[in-house]
Amino acid sequence: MPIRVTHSTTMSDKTSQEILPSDHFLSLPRPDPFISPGVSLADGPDLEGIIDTTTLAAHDFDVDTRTGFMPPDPPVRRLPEQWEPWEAALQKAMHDRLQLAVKENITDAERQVSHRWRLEVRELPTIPIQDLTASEVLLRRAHHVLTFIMHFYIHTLPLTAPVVIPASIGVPLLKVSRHLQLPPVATYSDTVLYNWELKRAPSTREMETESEWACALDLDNMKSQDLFTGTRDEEEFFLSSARIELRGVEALELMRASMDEIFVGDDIAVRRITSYLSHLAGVVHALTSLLMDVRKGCDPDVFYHRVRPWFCGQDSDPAERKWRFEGIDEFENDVEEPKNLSGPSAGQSALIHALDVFLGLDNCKSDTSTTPTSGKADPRTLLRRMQIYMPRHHRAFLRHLSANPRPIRDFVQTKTPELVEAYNQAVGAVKGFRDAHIRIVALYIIGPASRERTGGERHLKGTGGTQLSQFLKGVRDNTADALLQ
Ligand code: HEM
Repeated sequence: MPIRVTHSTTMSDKTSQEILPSDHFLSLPRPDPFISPGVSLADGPDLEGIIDTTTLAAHDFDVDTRTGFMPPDPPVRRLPEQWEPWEAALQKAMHDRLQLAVKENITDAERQVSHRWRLEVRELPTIPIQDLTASEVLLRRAHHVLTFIMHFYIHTLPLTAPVVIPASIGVPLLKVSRHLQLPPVATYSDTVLYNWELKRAPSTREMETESEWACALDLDNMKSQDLFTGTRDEEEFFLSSARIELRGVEALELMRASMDEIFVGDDIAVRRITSYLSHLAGVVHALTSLLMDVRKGCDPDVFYHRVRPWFCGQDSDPAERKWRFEGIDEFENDVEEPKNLSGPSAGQSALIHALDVFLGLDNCKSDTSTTPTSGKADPRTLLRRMQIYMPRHHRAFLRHLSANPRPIRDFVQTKTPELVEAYNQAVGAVKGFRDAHIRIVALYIIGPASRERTGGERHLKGTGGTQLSQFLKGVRDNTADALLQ
């Protein structure tokens, strides 16, 4: 059956101006990255020579006081009519339950269904994106839809086939990504931050209050918009991160309040910061519990065999293939071959990076002079690379936090033993989170991988292409080293 173009009556009927108020910073004029070619993401989030008014005006860095790095309103559910063929292709992939090429015992019938879907994707028109570029939220939806289609496309291809992303989706994806300053691959923002909707709509009374949707956005009132497998396991995997993001809002508030008090710096401020840091430790413990709760709805074997392979990026491609974007040579301004093509990972969560930066845990510095001489990759550099995959306002937030002229770690060391103790509680809590995370990774990846392994040892890679255990333990050990004597 061909991909049917149907008209959705939800968000697609709205213009970008109707989705966000015209004075919202995301509705402000944005730079056209195609006017300033040759700027790579690795250089930093800002495009040289162009003023990104959305970033300048975003004094809140797109960090909401109620929902943190999650948007306070549900993300756009469907693109307007013009881009409906992309939405229809994604719906069809999900509806037809396309199967992974690496699935054990995949049948010929399943291969045929994917083959036909891929043919249809190749035949899609290359739809211009110009009319999307006035709206950040539509661009986000476009990135989500196109990267989901791309991952469906690549991971249903036979392992012997080269990975050539058809121009019909690859060309618009490269353009959309360039506008958002994101790599053209699925990110944590595509799978978690901008991939949810409310299970229960807000009541009339809730809608009357200032916070509108945000008040209906509690930890259990979310479901994912789009899934690769349609399983509860995949949804719970995404939602466990979303819940951590929402619960983490209190941590962001405590960080902000502490930084305000450092500015004052008197005895009352020291007492307040002591209390905020103890409180922060409690919030991080709560995040750890939410992390461990992933076990309630996500089965490790289902995750490892059925869900995770959809996330693989070029650096964890099962057949180690290079991903080629058809049509890349035809861009008017030179567009570099994308280099950053790692799959989505909660390592791209700005919340956890913010904790590191605030506490001065040294995990996000990319000082090459401190790279170990053992030849192993420095975990700090790897963690820092993950920031390339974050929405650019969140990257700017982390940069702003790092540039704080009064770092808390320096402040604490000049004050009372109680303050040092509270700081150590907070650092200890983050180390506890990482210990728990290592246990989760052992349960969800290392265990299932060792059960399937028939041949000799091989180094396990993260979806982000990292050498798994070495990387995670390195980050955890850096955290432990930050405890003050
Ligand atoms: C079943 C659940 C999870 C699994 C299997 C898992 C797996 C992984 C893997 C494999 C990595 C290595 C980096 C890479 O992707 O290459 C990683 C890193 C990371 N993950 Fe997770 N993760 C899970 C849940 C979470 C959640 C819910 C969070 C928090 C929102 C989180 C936060 C992080 C962070 C911050 C890193 C970077 C390393 C660090 O800072 O310690 N993970 N994760």
